[in-house]
Amino acid sequence: MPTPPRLEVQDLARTFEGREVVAGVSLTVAPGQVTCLLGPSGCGKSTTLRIVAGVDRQSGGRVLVDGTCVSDDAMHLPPEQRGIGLMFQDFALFPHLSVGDNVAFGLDGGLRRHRERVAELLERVDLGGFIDAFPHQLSGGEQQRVALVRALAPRPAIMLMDEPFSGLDNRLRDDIRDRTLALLKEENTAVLLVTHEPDEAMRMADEIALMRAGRIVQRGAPYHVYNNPKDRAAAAFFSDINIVHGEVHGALTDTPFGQFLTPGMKDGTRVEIVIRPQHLRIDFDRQGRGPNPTASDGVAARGVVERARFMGRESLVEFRMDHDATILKATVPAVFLPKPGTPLWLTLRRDRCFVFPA
Ligand SMILES: Nc1ncnc2c1ncn2[C@@H]1O[C@H](COP(=O)(O)OP(=O)(O)OP(=O)(O)O)[C@@H](O)[C@H]1O
Repeated sequence: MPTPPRLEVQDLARTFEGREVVAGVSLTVAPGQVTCLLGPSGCGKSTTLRIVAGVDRQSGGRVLVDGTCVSDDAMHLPPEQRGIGLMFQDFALFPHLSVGDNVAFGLDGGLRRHRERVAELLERVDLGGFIDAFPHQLSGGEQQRVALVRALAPRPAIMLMDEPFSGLDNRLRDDIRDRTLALLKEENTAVLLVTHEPDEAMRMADEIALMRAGRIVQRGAPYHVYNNPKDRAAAAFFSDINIVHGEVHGALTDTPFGQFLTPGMKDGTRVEIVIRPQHLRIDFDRQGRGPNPTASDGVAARGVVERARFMGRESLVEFRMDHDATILKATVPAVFLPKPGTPLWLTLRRDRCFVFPA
C-alpha cells in the first residue's frame, strides 16, 4: 500500500455567518515538502491553516495526518494531539523565561533534560551563546529565530507557519527564511506556509497553492505556476503585467505585434495577450523603422517613452504605444534611461506570452 501523505486536507469548507470563506480546499504535503498557500488578503489562507492546526473547526471536509483522520464532521482532535508545530507572525516568547527555557518549553523534562538538543538547535541559527539570555536582550530577528527553534524542538512532523517572517526587515528576512528552510528540510518536516508575498512563496515552496476567494485556483511548482498561469489574475499576482488586446479571426488573432495562434477559440472572441515587463524587447528607431520580424519575437510596434526609472537591479521604461495610446511597461536588467518622448520599438517574446479570453 502506498504511504499516505504526511498531511492531507480533503474538500475543506468554512462558513462564517452564512458566508463561505473557504470552499473545496484540498491539498497534500509530503515529509520534507514545503507547500505555500499564497493569495491576497482575505482569501481564506489563515482560516485554512487554523482549521488544520485545530484552533478552528471546518464546516465540511476532513484533515488527515499520516492517513489518520484528525478532524471531520464527527470528531475533532485538539491542536496538541495532532503532532503539529505552529509558528505565527506574533510568536511571543515568554519574557520571564530564558532563551533556553523558551526553546525547551514543549519538551518533557524541560531545559534540564534537553539542554544538549536546545543548545544544538540554537547553534544552528547562530544563537549558541544565548541559551541563558532573556528575550528582551535579543533583537527582533534573534527572537524570531528563537521562536522558530522553539517550534521545531519537539520535532513536529508537520509545521504550520502563518506569515512567520513578515515582521522582519528585508535583508534579515531573507537570511532567516533561508536558515529556516534549511532546518525544516533537515528535519524532514512537512510544512504548510501561508503568505501573501509571491517572492516568499517562490523562495520557500516546493509547491504553491494559489488561493482566491476561498478556493485553490492553481497548484504546482513555483516555476510552473509562474510560467503557466491559469488566468490573467494568476499571472498578475506574481508581477506587473502588460495586456495587448485582440480579436479572433479564423483561429488567429491579429495584434500590432503580429498574429497569434488562438486555436479552438471562436471567431469574434476578444482575447488578451498577457506578458510580463521583463519579456518585452526594446529596439532603437531607425529613421521611422523598427527591427525586421523574427519567428520568436514577431512584429515590432512603436511607442514613445513616457518615463523611465532606475529601480536598482533594473530599469523600468514605460511606453505610450502609437497604435492605441495604451501604456506598456518593459524592464531592462541594466541602467537604461531614455528621455521621455524618445521613439522606440517593442517586440514581445512570444514564448512568454499568455493568451486568455478577455
Ligand atoms: N472568526 C471569524 N468570523 C467572521 N469572519 C471571519 C472570521 N475569521 C475570518 N473571517 C473572514 O474570513 C475571510 C478569510 O479570512 P482569512 O484570515 O482566512 O484570510 P487570509 O487569506 O488569511 O487573509 P490575511 O492575509 O489578511 O490574513 C475574511 O473575509 C475574514 O474577514
